[in-house]
Amino acid sequence: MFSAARSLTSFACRTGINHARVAPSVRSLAAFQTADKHTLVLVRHGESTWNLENKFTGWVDVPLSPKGHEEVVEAGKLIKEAGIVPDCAFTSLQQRAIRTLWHILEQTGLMWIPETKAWQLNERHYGALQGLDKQQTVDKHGKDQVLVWRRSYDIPPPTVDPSSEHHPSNDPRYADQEFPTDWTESLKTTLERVTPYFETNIAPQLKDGKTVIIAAHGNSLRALVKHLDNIGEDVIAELNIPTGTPLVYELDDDMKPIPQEGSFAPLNGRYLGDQDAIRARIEGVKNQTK
Ligand SMILES: O=C(O)[C@@H](CO)OP(=O)(O)O
Repeated sequence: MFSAARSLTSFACRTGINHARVAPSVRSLAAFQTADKHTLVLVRHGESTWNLENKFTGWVDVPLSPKGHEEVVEAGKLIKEAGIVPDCAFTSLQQRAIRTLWHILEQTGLMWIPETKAWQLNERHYGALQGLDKQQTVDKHGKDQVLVWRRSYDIPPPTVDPSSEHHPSNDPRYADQEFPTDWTESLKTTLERVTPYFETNIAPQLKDGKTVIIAAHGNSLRALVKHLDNIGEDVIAELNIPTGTPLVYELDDDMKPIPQEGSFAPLNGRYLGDQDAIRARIEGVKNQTK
């Protein structure tokens, strides 16, 4: 199997200033009242060029579309308006998530905070489907089969050929990892790399009083919220995460979400922004394979 050695550790995060522990004179009363809460902001990247073209993306490193850039600039403004000040940031090795994080940090005036990039936060690898048109794949294999590949919990898409440019062993950014020749990922196997990464590298920062932002992907975040909100396998199949929309969690000391007003069941986090527009974005993700 593969090793987890590639992740840059969260050492950098530990060197960041802890906003939760700054002098009382600069802290608001509200901050004191919520001192036992740990704030975690999740953001799926903005619309990518392949979201726009409706292609299976996975680990293909496509950029944000013009609309995607706009979405995440707006996400940064929303985070700033909400008064949320991340102390450290995590993202994947994929430019659509990295660029999303950078836009948000720029908008919030926090480009200086420590950021950690880890392949474990990458999108779910889509196996042999990467690069294919989603609607053409429905036309060829049927809607039900494609839905199984997209949203079933533990049935992965067909494996990618080891000689393909889409196999991670042919991508220099994964040079110090080992991946099986028959590589593909289901949501289950994605969760099996996202969750240990969260527990080992991110949860300690939260427990240390840091506010953390994670800019990642539709399925790596579905895996993470399944874990945080303890969502069942059948329910997670129905859950879609919109692009470029901050999802704010307040966690207790055991990293269990504290229910918030305005959260979208089955999530206990709340999305920032126009709630109707967010619903429309969620429907848009769902309807990529009608
Ligand atoms: O193509 C992908 O990698 C993902 C996210 O865009 O798509 P889906 O919504 O089908 O999981």
